[in-house]
Amino acid sequence: MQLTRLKENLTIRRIVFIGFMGCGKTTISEEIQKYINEPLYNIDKIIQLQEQRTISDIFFHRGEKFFRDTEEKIISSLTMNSTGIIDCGGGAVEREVNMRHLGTWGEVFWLDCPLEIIQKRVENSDRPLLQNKGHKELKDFYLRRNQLYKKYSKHRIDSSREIQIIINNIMEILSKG
Ligand SMILES: Nc1ncnc2c1ncn2[C@@H]1O[C@H](COP(=O)(O)OP(=O)(O)OP(=O)(O)O)[C@@H](O)[C@H]1O
Ligand SMILES: O=C(O)C1=C[C@@H](O)[C@@H](O)[C@H](O)C1
Ligand SMILES: [Mg+2]
Repeated sequence: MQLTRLKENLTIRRIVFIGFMGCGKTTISEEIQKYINEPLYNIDKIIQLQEQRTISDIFFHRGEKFFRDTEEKIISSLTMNSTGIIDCGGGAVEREVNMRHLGTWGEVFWLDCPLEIIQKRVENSDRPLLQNKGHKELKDFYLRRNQLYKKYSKHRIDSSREIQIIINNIMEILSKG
């Protein structure tokens, strides 16, 4: 597929990525941005910049509710912008209001990846919600989240594949509209 040619013919220019931690949202958002040349908003990065703390620190010092309130405010204000790519935190789906804003604003893509692959990808990370969870608890959490990602997305993309294959798949959808 000729990706450079697709660039000029895109019909979708408001893109939202959701999915479980480590499914590849940031990696894929950054790659897609190279092709479509729209602003990229990484909600986790915006929160960390705004609070001048890492996500782990925010969870530890201010608690999850504070994090979710901040996340909600940022999503609400970003979805007033005209076009762009929004790389959500894995938990954006926890609040229905977020998904109402995001779903009305843009095209929501769920990057779906098996837990076993995700675990390998995020082995050495400090994502707070992945700490201290036993295997069953993590699996239940993953399955519960997947129901939400499914409910709120328009497109399910298998993100266990090679990055370039995923990009081709998404670009094809973006060009068809
Ligand atoms: N398709 C892929 N194939 C192989 N490795 C990948 C792929 N996509 C992402 N990765 C790797 O997996 C790790 C997690 O990816 P990434 O940070 O993009 O996930 P994320 O969904 O943004 O996670 P979070 O929700 O925690 O922000 C990174 O080390 C990244 O390089
Ligand atoms: O899945 C989640 O709830 C989270 C995912 C990360 O992207 C961060 O937004 C934070 O660690 C919470
Ligand atoms: Mg990310």
